[in-house]
Amino acid sequence: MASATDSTSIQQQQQQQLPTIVVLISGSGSNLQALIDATQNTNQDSGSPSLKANIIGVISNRQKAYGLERAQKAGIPTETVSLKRFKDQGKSREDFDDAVATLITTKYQPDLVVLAGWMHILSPRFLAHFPRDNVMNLHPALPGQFDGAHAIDRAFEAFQQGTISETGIMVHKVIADVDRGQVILQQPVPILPSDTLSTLEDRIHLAEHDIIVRGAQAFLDELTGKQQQQ
Ligand SMILES: Nc1nc2c(c(=O)[nH]1)N[C@@H](CN(C=O)c1ccc(C(=O)N[C@@H](CCC(=O)O)C(=O)O)cc1)CN2
Ligand SMILES: NCC(=O)N[C@@H]1O[C@H](COP(=O)([O-])[O-])[C@@H](O)[C@H]1O
Repeated sequence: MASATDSTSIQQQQQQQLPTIVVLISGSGSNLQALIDATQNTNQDSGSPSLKANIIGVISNRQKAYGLERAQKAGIPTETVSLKRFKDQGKSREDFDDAVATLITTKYQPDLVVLAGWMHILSPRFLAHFPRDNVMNLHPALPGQFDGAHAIDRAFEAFQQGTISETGIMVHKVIADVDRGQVILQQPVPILPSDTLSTLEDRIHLAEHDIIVRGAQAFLDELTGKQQQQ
């Protein structure tokens, strides 16, 4: 019968064989939490999607991002790289992007980079570090609808003006053209006449916590060639 030590080493070996993810955040990290929970969700019957991967690092551009606490509680190494500090040193946004990308590719070398509320537009100098195009972003709008920041506010305003009847969310590959990369998964999210901005935000965030996990798994399967094996 396998001893506790044997089962631990088997578990460690299994963890070491899993694809790896680095997550970039700027704020609360509720989507990071969804990813963390999904990597620990071994019970297929729980209804929530599981993620067969290891989150090996979390990088924030803001020291006070609560997502850093979430990562630390999960035992995941964290880093903070402040754009303000770069600018205070007379450096450019591209220098900042270069530093973030170099940190990811030298210290972590992940299979996948996930932007989960990363609130900076990444320059081509960042993307040049990722020739495998293995960077994914979560965006709280449908393709081509409300690219960029504050998408939920803009969708709610458009609904109130009668120009849209619903909104949605997507995960997509990251290219220089903001929120215009190939869509990995997308999902409509209804807007109700009784909605306030807050109730719409809650509905969107709930849907995001599912799509970010399914999108990361789908993208990893594509990147690791798993789909071809099935
Ligand atoms: N090159 C790319 N960079 C980023 C992408 C992308 O698809 N291509 N996705 C965004 C995420 N994002 C929307 O999904 C987004 C985030 C932030 C902004 C933005 O205008 N940021 C401002 C600063 C805003 C702030 O600090 O509050 C800025 O960068 O000046 C646009 C889109 C991530 N990056
Ligand atoms: N344009 C990018 C953008 O708006 N991203 C949005 O930031 C939030 C992060 O929440 P979280 O910190 O709780 O995961 C999410 O709603 C995500 O869609």
